[in-house]
Amino acid sequence: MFEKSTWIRLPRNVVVGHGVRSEVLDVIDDLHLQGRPLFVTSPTPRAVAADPIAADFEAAGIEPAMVTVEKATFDAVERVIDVAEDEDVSYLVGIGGGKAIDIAKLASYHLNMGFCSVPTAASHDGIVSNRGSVPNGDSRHSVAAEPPLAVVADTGILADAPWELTTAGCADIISNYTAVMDWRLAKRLQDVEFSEYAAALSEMTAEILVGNADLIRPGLEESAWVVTKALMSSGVAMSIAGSSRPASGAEHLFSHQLDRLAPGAALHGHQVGIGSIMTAYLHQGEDGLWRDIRDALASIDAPTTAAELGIDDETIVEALTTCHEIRDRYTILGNGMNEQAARDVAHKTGVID
Ligand SMILES: NC(=O)c1ccc[n+]([C@@H]2O[C@H](COP(=O)([O-])OP(=O)(O)OC[C@H]3O[C@@H](n4cnc5c(N)ncnc54)[C@H](O)[C@@H]3O)[C@@H](O)[C@H]2O)c1
Ligand SMILES: O=P(O)(O)OC[C@@H](O)CO
Ligand SMILES: [Zn+2]
Repeated sequence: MFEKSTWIRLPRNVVVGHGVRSEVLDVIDDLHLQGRPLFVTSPTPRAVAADPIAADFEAAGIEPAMVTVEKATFDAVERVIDVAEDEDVSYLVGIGGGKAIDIAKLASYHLNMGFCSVPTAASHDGIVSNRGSVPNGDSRHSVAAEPPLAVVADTGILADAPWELTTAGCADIISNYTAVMDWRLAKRLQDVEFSEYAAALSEMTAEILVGNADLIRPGLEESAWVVTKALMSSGVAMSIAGSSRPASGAEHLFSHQLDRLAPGAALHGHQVGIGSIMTAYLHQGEDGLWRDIRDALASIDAPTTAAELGIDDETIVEALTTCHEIRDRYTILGNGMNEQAARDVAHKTGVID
């Protein structure tokens, strides 16, 4: 008897374009969300987006509660939950980069409240996903979280954000190539749950982004449009899969370990991009896709070396040799690399000297 079933939770409204920041209230109305919202933001996104959106709400007679978070921690999630309970809010709006959105998503999941996503940077593919990522003891990876009911992505705001945030988003998408290689490998060797649709969508998203690389230039608002669509598509792949597998393999393990060894040194997307160069080499060797990944990253100004990342060579080697331990996810790293093998792959791909 066929007993399989699945839930795929996707946003109902996706609004992308110039100036759509002023449409957040319309989107909330369209969703029939009522009562007082809680805005979860961080300092710069508060100034560029959360305060002006709050002013629109106030003009309509709704006074949003507001929490400004500095770091993605479980303490921050707890604080948001406390404020939501104290201020008697009905739904949450995450306004900012990946960290503010993740905190809002995780708090909404706990509170069992609706959540909307208002990205201020095209820096990560968590804008739409049903995942939230906060460090937890020795582990560091995403967990199930509330997917957004709606996404409002103002390309004017995204294009005005520092350029490296956009190149980080591109690198998070380019890393889908190796994430899917790892997923297919895990399917073959460990019979893990696998979705052809999610894998194909994830790979196609990376293909389209790389194919449009010449539209991705600083100061060009169309870049924000191209990258944001790719970030959403990648998030949908995660929601279809019900896990981050289509967008997170060994390159993400490497990045999560860098977050622990060199906190705050580089952006998530830039770290996973470098990881992807090396894990593509591990999958396919000298003549494989690693050069294409490196060249695609270079073409959109994303780092391709440890020096460009601002992380020293020894930390790169340490992250490579230890990152398989931080999550129970089968990848090309298997039971881990020894130091010489890690040094070799980092050196042969030009990541370290
Ligand atoms: N949940 C998921 O599926 C998922 C997917 C990918 C990444 N992530 C997580 O997202 C995080 C990475 O996201 P990130 O790179 O956006 O980090 P981040 O949220 O720390 O943002 C980086 C910096 O950009 C600033 N910023 C944001 N918008 C700005 C703007 N318009 N102008 C100026 N500065 C602005 C932020 O304040 C912050 O200082 C990581 O924690 C990663 O694990 C989650
Ligand atoms: O599950 P993780 O490894 O946190 O990955 C989520 C996201 O960063 C994928 O781009
Ligand atoms: Zn990522």
